[in-house]
Amino acid sequence: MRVSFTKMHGLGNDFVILDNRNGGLPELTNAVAAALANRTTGIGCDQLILLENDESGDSDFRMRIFNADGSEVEACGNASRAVALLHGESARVATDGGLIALEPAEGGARVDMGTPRFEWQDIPLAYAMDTLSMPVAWGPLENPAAVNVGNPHVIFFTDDTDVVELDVLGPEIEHDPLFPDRINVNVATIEDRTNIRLRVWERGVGLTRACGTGACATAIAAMRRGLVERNVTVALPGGPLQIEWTKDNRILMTGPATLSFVGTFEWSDFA
Ligand SMILES: N[C@H](CCC[C@H](N)C(=O)O)C(=O)O
Repeated sequence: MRVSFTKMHGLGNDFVILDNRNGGLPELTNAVAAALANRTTGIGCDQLILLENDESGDSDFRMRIFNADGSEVEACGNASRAVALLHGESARVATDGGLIALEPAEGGARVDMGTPRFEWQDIPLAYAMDTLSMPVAWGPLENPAAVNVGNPHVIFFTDDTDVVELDVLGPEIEHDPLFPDRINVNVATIEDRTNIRLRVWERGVGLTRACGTGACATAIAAMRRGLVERNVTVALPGGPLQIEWTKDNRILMTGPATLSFVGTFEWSDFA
């Protein structure tokens, strides 16, 4: 079966998007997702995004998210903006991490990513801990915070994120038994009260040019520690995102999304 896809990115975090809202596609297994995401033998992307009808009627459609390793996860901020641009109008979208609201904007989108969660069981962690100041360390990275913004994040604050060996420490922390569902690893530098610099080792992918949920989780953790205002710019290697934690406890993320190209592939080549 010949299948169409749309290649998009948000600040260099890239996606292959399959639109199955009219049905007809074969089942997308974890293995097929990983094969399509493979940059050597597949189409190549950080995440594979599958759009489906939401039979429950609670949303306009469902967005499913598969990391490059094939794992299906709950949220993807950059892909949410890409889907908003692709869809072309406001929409309520169901994800495994909860309901999000997309609003296309000039050259990108604003997404209401929902409400953050802070209880150790909601991250989740393997045992009870203060998630605002965790008494743990991996090499030079210590005393992180943890936030769930649909998906799980651990956030370290350091004087210079650019010198941290995240390619070495990232996988060690991602797979630590403290994190039963694994974890996205964020290393941030507070520049001033409205600017954060961030690099991310993504669960199921590795180092990416940008991580939207990482920017959300990091901004919220910095706000909880009183380090920044409730509306900040988060500068990732691929570019900036604007993150606001509203007074009614919603996380608003605003930033660019880019359509790269549209293509087709033969499903049986990957299944
Ligand atoms: N790696 C993440 C999913 C994608 C998040 C990122 N690409 C974003 O823009 O939020 C996880 O396993 O939870």
